[in-house]
Amino acid sequence: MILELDNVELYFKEKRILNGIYLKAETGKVTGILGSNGCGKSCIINIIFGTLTPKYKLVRLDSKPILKPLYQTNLVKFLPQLPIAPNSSKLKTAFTLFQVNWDEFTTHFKSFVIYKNFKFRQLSGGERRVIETYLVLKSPTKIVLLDEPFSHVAPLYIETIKKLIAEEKKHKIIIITDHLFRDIIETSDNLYLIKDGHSKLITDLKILEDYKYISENTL
Ligand SMILES: Nc1ncnc2c1ncn2[C@@H]1O[C@H](COP(=O)(O)OP(=O)(O)OP(=O)(O)O)[C@@H](O)[C@H]1O
Repeated sequence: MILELDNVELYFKEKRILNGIYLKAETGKVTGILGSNGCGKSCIINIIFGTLTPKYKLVRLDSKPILKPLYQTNLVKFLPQLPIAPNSSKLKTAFTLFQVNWDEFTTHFKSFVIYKNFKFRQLSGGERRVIETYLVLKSPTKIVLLDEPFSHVAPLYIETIKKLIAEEKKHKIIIITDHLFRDIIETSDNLYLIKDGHSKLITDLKILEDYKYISENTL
């Protein structure tokens, strides 16, 4: 499956945030989005999901325009920046809702085994992020949107999540953004930089320096 986002024009009042966005993501590949604070990465993901309506946009699946919001289909799962599970809900309930297996989860994250009967409010911010990322990533769906999955997450858990992403991408479209750019570069098959409202396909990592996303010799 191929997902394309094209012809995006997004304004908030008079302020133009995005114009001239083209992004292509496909099954079997991870598509990474990089860019500075406020450049519009979360807006792009919300536009794809359908929870943000810009002035113009075109979403295509396998070349066919999709007119209804993707969240109204059963094709997509989205990890936003904010927590997705209510504080009072039980982890067990969330695993059931997302059709994800708890025992398999604890084989990847062994220290979480004690949390089986916990509620989300009993977890740390990072633990919660790990679980919510896992739920979205592993849920049976064709498209996964991950907005800053690594935020508040410890390095070893990030490594595990990256391995899981590499596994899941075999049968999913995965679109990911995060400020941990080295992890995004390593994880992604295709990379876009968002700058001045435009998307730029990164064919050479040097472009990230040329466009002043990172300073020279950072990589
Ligand atoms: N509801 C809103 N009303 C007005 N402006 C908004 C709204 N949502 C986002 N913006 C503006 O749109 C721009 C892009 O926001 P967005 O959240 O997509 O940035 P981002 O690239 O994800 O940033 P960060 O990396 O800091 O999370 C920002 O300048 C932000 O202030």
